[in-house]
Amino acid sequence: MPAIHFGDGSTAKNVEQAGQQHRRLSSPASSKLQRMSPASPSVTMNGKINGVHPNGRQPAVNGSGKAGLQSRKRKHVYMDASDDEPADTKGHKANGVTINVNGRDQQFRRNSGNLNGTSSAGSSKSRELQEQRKQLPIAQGREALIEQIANHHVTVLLGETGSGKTTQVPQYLLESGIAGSGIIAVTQPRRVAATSLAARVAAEQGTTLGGLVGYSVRFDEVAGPDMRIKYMTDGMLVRELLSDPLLTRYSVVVVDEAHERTLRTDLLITKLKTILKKRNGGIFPEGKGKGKAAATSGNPLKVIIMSATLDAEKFSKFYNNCKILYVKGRQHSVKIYHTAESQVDYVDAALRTFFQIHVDHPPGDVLIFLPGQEDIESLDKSIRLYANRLPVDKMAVMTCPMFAALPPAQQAKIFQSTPTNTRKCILATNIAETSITIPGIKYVIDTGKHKEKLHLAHDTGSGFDALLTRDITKSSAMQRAGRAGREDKGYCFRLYTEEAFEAMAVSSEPEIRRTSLTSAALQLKCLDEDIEDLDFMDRPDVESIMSALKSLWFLNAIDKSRRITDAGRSMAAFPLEPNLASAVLESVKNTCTLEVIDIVSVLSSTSKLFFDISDEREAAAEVRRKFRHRSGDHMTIVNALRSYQDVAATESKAARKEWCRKQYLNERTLLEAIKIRDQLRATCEKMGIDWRTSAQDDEKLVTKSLFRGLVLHSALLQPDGITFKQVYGRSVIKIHPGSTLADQKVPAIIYDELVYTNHIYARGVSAIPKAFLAEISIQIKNWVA
Ligand SMILES: Nc1ncnc2c1ncn2[C@@H]1O[C@H](COP(=O)(O)OP(=O)(O)OP(=O)(O)O)[C@@H](O)[C@H]1O
Repeated sequence: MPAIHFGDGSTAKNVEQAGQQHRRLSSPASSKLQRMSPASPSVTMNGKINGVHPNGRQPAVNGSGKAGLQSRKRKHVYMDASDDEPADTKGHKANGVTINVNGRDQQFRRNSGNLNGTSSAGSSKSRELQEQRKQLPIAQGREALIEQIANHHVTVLLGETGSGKTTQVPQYLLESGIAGSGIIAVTQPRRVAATSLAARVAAEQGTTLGGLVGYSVRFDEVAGPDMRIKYMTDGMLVRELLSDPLLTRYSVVVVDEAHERTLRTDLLITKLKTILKKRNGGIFPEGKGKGKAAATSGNPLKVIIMSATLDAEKFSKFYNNCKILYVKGRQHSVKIYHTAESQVDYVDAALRTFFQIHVDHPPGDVLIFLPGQEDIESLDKSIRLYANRLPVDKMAVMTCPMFAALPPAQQAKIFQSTPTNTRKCILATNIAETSITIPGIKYVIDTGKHKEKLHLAHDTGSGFDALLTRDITKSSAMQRAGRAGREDKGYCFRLYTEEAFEAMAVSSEPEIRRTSLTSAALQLKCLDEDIEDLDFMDRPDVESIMSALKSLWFLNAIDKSRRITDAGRSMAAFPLEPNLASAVLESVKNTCTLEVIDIVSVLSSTSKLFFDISDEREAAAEVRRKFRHRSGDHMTIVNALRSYQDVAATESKAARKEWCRKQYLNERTLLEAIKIRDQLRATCEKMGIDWRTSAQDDEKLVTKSLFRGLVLHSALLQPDGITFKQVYGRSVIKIHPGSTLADQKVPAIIYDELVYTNHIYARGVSAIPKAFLAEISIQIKNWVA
């Protein structure tokens, strides 16, 4: 197993274990793991190893008076705020961290006051947490930060990873009284960040989770009447707009990790601008309001936009040139290494780098970033295989996969403490990239890849979202490195060259410009807003907007004048994509809600129900024959789910697991689907819908209901008897070989999704009578673009 070389191949003197005897290890493949050459890191300043700011810019810190981010390319320095200072802050020593406020340097005093606020700092654990809070770089600027936020409606806060933004700012707001009696919402793009941060901040406040501090994510909420700080996904806050369009419960909204520019973040920052104008009595933007005071002006709102890797000026401009605060410094340094050569096989490179760390480096857990579940599972297998063959005197290895499809309880395992004499290795997608602190992580291995959702609109006519493996951005690379060095010094090994890093895009294109807008357009319609008229930071394409409106029209969610219909409002009430919500509503008419909710729950889960391993496709098909339904994959899902429930009713957990394995069924999906189903049934009950109606043996009722939602995903058999032509769209498609209808000749189909391999395949397919299609042809004619 050849070693991976980092940097210029110089000796290990650059790393902590200089001089340490490096060992060789026999691998199962009888190749050798050689000493890693953690060579000269990419950029060195005063012995501190640093990256380049993802914007290629750096906050002004030297009192030059230059406003905000400087446009010329300079090194951005991770500084250990407690000791060395980077070159460009020399001679500018502050009694604490220097924070630049729109180019005007401001010296922040080290806070001498009480950081405890409302917490009960009695126990030693609590005292320890308070001590940790005081050591964070941001603590040194607490008073000035509070002053700035108190005096402005909107603040953009840029601070390095680990400086303390996400955990501390909400507490400062609470402790200083800025938040008044309202709730402080802190949005996160990902649920794992929202839940883990809430737990940490509750501990820092000395309260139990759900008391003063709570969280809200899709299908899960821990909140009580005393809650004042609420960590939540951006999607949940967007959803709250439907019932409370001015977000009156909240006195402060903190939009964290705004650089990710998820669709929901963009919707939120756009809506917040309108809300500010209404709630702040027309005094937003400062001094320019016409005094159109809103009835709610007694309940003003503050907005804080935060990130470590943000184009702060762009956000400031969007909010009428609001203030930008820069928090400088991080508590612990991170040394960054790039490979000397580019790596063709990033999974293999990650494997070798992991063992180089394991063999040569001091204790400390490892976090490996990979693009997706498949790579994670394959690397997990290899690491465990090799780890089992380590000499007995070596530390054991414990692997911990981490991706969105894992149930929350399994994701939470990454936060559990590592057993003694063991090195934990977390294999994660970018869900672990921002915001979170995973205790024990000392080393990060970054493959430089991620999966990105793209809306492929033109190739297929109707368009669909595809997940593609792509290079990450500089911003992501910085965030990944920032997961190390949170409790102590850290190291980041990038499996790409420094040139490759330099060539990366600064940040990814906002999601609003690359994904389907149907769901967003519907939510906006519910708020009486038109997606085409909104003042977005980056406007979506006209074609994407038209495609979204067209979809809503076909779902009967909007009328000819593009106004929302009653059906559209009902669709928005479900935590589902509009097409699936539409199928549920149709099932009410067709009296088969029980089955349709089962199907929709499985389709809304984060991973697939049926394993599709190409080598074992035939064996899987054979075993699954018993679930097979003549109408296709959707009713097959119902059969599989019901069989699982029969087994679950009588068998032990282990037996259930084994049963799923033998049927090639993903138990994770089943468990998640059952949770989603409970939520959907509860939503039905709230809306007065009887979800117990069943199709019995009349599966046509089910396909008819699904057709209503999948109307744009319908296709007609071609004369060749094999291919299908999209009814709405231009593509010619085939049924996926994994489908129960793969070898069937049916006149027309509906499908869940399209996948590209050597052909365009429809996956999740059911047969429909041709007669269903007559209905849409009239609708197509009536669509006025
Ligand atoms: N769960 C935790 N366990 C241990 N330490 C923690 C935990 N959460 C936060 N910390 C400590 O608090 C520091 C600041 O965390 P915080 O999330 O507030 O930083 P941040 O500036 O928001 O970083 P990022 O930009 O990466 O989100 C961490 O570097 C770590 O030292």
